[in-house]
Amino acid sequence: MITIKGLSKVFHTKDKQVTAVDNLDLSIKKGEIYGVIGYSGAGKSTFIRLLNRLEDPTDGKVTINDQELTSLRKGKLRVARQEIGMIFQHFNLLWSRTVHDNIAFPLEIAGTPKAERQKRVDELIDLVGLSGRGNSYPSQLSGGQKQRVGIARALANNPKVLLCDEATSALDPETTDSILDLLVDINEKLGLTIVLITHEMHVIRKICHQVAVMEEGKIVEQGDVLDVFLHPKQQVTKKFVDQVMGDPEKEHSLGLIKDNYKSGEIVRLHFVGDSANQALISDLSRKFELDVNILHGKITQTQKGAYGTMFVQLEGTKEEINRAIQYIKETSVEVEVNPNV
Ligand SMILES: Nc1ncnc2c1ncn2[C@@H]1O[C@H](COP(=O)(O)OP(=O)(O)OP(=O)(O)O)[C@@H](O)[C@H]1O
Repeated sequence: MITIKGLSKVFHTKDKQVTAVDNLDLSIKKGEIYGVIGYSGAGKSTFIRLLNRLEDPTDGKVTINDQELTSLRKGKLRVARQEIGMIFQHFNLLWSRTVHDNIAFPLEIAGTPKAERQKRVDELIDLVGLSGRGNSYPSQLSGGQKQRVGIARALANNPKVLLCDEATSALDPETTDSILDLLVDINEKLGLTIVLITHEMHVIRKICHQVAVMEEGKIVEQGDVLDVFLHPKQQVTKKFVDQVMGDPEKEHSLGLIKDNYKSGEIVRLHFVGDSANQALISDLSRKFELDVNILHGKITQTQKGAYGTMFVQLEGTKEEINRAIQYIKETSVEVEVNPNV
């Protein structure tokens, strides 16, 4: 769906040059929600602006739906851009136009006849949950509602791809979640491919299928969100994963576990996105002559299922504990006996 090859952008300023995007190769499948995460200055904004040529690359190719965007001239580029919607951190709405007229704007530019425009705008207002607010002005809306207008406007011409530039960074956590839910909803309803950039791992965890981690213009790690959560390789990725999970090994209280729970066996369980195993703890206490005590842990939900770590104490005879550990090993939950905490 989207193929990016050798994509680079070098900015020349008076006294230096900055390589904001450095030789990126990436491929994004149709219908995927693809997140790019990185700290400030990593090159995320430049990257996403290169995808619809708001920025022209210094080198490399971007192909969307078999069309090489990077080779198109003005007229054809304008048509191709109708296939790519974009939403922004600060919404970029027209303040003198109503909600209705903001959403109608790209349809006017595309030359859509008035009656059709009217119908499409009404559909979009419903889709984004703004029924009854068509005549309001942006200044009369909350941040979340403004972003809903931004989303409706971006969808007006039925794009195949939606680019989201830090779309929830200006919103409070609750509103962020409602906008993320809306993005998942339109991804599923319309089969829309979504590419988003963010500095918040929460956004990646909640809605993305794939993630790429960007640092100094390069993608330093990428893959399935669960895999990256489970086995982060780069230091920068570990820091992002810690944003949502905390780092149990570093948490002070865990040093006390071994001191406080001396009997039985302490095991660390790592849940990796298979909902079938969510009942593991009750399974263990039902199937084996054991007491299973939960000591510490955090399980969170991603688009691909539950993910997280839990420390439990198994109390019973040695044989029974060993049988239980063998049982866990046959599930997809990873188990570590007597972990170093
Ligand atoms: N128009 C420009 N002219 C010169 N340098 C630029 C320009 N745009 C971006 N840069 C530089 O390119 C690098 C990457 O910037 P970019 O905005 O893409 O990063 P980012 O990851 O989106 O960070 P932020 O979230 O802070 O915007 C930075 O060093 C930035 O100063």
